[in-house]
Amino acid sequence: MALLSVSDLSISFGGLRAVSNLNLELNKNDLAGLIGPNGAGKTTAFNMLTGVYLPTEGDIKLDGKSLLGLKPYQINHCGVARTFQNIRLFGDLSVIDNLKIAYHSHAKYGVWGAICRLPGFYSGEKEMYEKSMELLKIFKLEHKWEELANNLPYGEQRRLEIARAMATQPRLLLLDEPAAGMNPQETHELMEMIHWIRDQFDLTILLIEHDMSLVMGVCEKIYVLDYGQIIAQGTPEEIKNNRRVIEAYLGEEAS
Ligand SMILES: Nc1ncnc2c1ncn2[C@@H]1O[C@H](COP(=O)(O)OP(=O)(O)OP(=O)(O)O)[C@@H](O)[C@H]1O
Repeated sequence: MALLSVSDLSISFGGLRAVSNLNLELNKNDLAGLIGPNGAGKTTAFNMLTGVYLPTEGDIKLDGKSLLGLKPYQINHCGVARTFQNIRLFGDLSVIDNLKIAYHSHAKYGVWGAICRLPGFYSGEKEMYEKSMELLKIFKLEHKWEELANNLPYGEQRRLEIARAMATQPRLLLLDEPAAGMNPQETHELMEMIHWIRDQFDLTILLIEHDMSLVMGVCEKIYVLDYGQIIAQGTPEEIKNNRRVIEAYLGEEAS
């Protein structure tokens, strides 16, 4: 069974059909891309997958269970985490606190455990600290653990956002333009990290990206959206050579 199964998903804003009959299937451990021109409906699709928007039609199933009508935090608890096109960190908190907040949302001790400082609170906090530091190491941010998130350079803020999404222990990770604003060196390092976390954490990843070197370098399967509709899907090689994709998005120089 597919991990994520999206069938005939559509949404309209007034007269605009932003996403129309989107069908998409991801198996466990897939590393897939969602690409297309500006305004094609990519972020809107992510917003439906994460419960920010309620689709007008269609269904979204994770492991066979419909996510329709669930709130974003409930979808996160089902194992779906995301990052945003415009970075949304807690800028006035330290790097490590940004991660601990994400771990807290899954903490085993409750409010009373924290207030009364029950034994589970201390072991839980220690575990969160250790897991946060492990993630920071993976994303090459461990030396910045005390720094305010706002003070990090842009590329590091993007990596921290992915680390924070990982702290909610997802099965499906949605990355919205993870390389935006990064230089080629940072983009290359990010590509390696994405591959590594997919393998290491047994993840399924769907990413939106305009940087074709990243998409073609890291994704094994690509979906192309144009005016809200899937116009092609396939391997990077198939997508690069697809006439419709070249005309709508990639341009002649990509072929
Ligand atoms: N809340 C909303 N209300 C009205 N229109 C919206 C809303 N959200 C998105 N849209 C419209 O839906 C269309 C798809 O937008 P979306 O942001 O999903 O595109 P995108 O493919 O992610 O573009 P980009 O690559 O520029 O991020 C656009 O025409 C956008 O203006």
